[in-house]
Amino acid sequence: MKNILIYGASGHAKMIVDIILKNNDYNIIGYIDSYKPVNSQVYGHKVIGNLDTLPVLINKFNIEGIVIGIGDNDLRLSIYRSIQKIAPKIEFVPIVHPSAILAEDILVPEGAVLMAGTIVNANAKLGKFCLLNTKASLGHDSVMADFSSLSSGVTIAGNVTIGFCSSICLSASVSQGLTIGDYTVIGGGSLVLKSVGDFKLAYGSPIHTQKDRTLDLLHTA
Ligand SMILES: CC(=O)SCCNC(=O)CCNC(=O)[C@H](O)C(C)(C)COP(=O)(O)OP(=O)(O)OC[C@H]1O[C@@H](n2cnc3c(N)ncnc32)[C@H](O)[C@@H]1OP(=O)(O)O
Repeated sequence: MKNILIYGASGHAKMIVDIILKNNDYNIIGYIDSYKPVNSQVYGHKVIGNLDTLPVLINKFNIEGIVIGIGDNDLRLSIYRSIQKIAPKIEFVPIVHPSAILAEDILVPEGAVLMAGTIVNANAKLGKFCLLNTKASLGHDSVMADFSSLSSGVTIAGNVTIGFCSSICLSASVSQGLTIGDYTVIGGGSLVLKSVGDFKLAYGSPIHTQKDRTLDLLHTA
């Protein structure tokens, strides 16, 4: 079994630990985190370092893989870029809850995380490091670009495209054939009946408010 680290030690990381324990496919050596001090105990595992100590930890514990346990898309992207610079050979392992339902042709790319009860229908495409949170569903022929996310309870119909680093928040629904642009956030509970462009924050049922978004705005996934 490969030795792995989890970047981040928050609630999202706990869900990832739970999936790994259920699948029994990786040996979790510990967390690395920028906020929690070394030796903090989180959900049965310890924080053992941070990005600065990553090279030492990789050698010491024969680390082969890492999971970025961060729900926020922009932050997950930024952490990915940092890790790649520090450890270009490390594998970003995908994580799939055993209750996820995937059509036969679905490929789960590096860094993707599929939480409990997610559904990915026929001919859908998952981007690298995309996140499908609890009970989110992605319709047939739909595409999630790299680093995009569906929060818990989101429903995406068929033939929808979700752009790079975009986030569809809690329980929103997106109707068939639409495009959600890059770096866009669709607010929780929204019903999306028209396509939404790049760098937007849009919400309402149906969508009635659209604002421009800048990259320094943080959002949750
Ligand atoms: C396992 C997990 O925990 S997964 C994490 C799940 N969490 C999420 O998905 C995040 C859910 N939150 C949202 O979706 C929010 O709508 C966000 C983050 C996209 C937008 O939030 P903000 O930009 O911070 O909006 P803010 O809170 O400043 O609200 C501004 C106004 O817009 C309204 N508003 C904000 N979001 C929405 C929405 N989704 N629907 C309707 N109205 C909204 C607010 O009520 C507020 O109105 P007011 O000025 O009359 O009081």
